[in-house]
Amino acid sequence: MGKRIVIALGGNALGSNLPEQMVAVKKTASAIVDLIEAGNEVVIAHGNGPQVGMIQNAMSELTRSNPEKYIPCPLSVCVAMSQGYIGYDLQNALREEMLDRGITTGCTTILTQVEVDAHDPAFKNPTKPIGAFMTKEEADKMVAEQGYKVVEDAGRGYRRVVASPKPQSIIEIDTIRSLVENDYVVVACGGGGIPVFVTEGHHLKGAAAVIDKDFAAEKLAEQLNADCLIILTAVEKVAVHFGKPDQEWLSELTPETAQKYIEAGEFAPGSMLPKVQAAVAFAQSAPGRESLITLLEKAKDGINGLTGTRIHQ
Ligand SMILES: Nc1ncnc2c1ncn2[C@@H]1O[C@H](COP(=O)(O)OP(=O)(O)O)[C@@H](O)[C@H]1O
Ligand SMILES: NC(=O)OP(=O)(O)O
Repeated sequence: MGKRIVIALGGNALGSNLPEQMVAVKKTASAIVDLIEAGNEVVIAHGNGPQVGMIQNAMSELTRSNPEKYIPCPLSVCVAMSQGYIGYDLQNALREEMLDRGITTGCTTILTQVEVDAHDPAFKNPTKPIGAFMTKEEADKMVAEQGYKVVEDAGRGYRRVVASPKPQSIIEIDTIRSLVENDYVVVACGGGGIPVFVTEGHHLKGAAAVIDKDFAAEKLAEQLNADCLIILTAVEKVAVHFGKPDQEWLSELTPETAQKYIEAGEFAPGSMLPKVQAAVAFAQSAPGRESLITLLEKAKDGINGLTGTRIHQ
């Protein structure tokens, strides 16, 4: 029997610029449609780090070059734009791949807002890297000219960091659920969702943040009562002693063992740590639920128990 699966797509599923994305989504669609063809219900969340940084950069360049004509674009609006154009490419790639295989199921992207807490400590400690990698000189210039916070990212260069509060609730969850229950393939919570504060009355106010898509996908999987959360990234399995001579790939993890490894610092913050944390949270959220972390190309093998790291009670 098919499962209800929420997928969190990592950076390699989308590439880091527009032409790369056009190519990457074809491979991504093929891996996802394998799961749909096997009879599973699939909901797709995705990242947006490179894309939201690019949009924000372009928007602030406009304002800087012509302050009389353009006003600054809030980060929440940049997240909305990234959801729109990534969703556009993804839903079209999925539609084409499904039709090529004779699957006529509709596919749509839901512009999704996600509630965040104004008191989340993340607002005082930005940690989420966005945009392209920079040299030290480019980073220094960004800090001097725009006052952004920039960090060195694991020897790969410098990146701007922004606040990344935890997702509290998904505003459009009923609409998403209704589409899923009616067998549509849905792209939702793109870029972790557009972060919003729920204010008095019915007003939602955009927040200057980028939510981690692994945490948003976990929330989505819980709220949709999914059977499985699949986090697709650039490694086939999670490792302990990652990158060291005694590295060991893990096929199975219980939440308790994962917690021990988390406390021992086995998973890098900002990359594997949120994935393992999200996977553990979902596996613990109700009996019978399990998470899987694997390579995009191995999604089908992973769901069939042949590879990846399975996290379950
Ligand atoms: N313990 C670990 N096991 C496996 N991969 C790890 C570990 N720690 C860090 N990583 C790195 O984390 C990366 C995944 O994080 P990231 O690139 O941020 O994901 P994505 O963009 O796909 O969401 C892997 O490709 C790997 O290089
Ligand atoms: N929003 C988000 O988590 O994006 P990345 O996966 O690109 O970091």
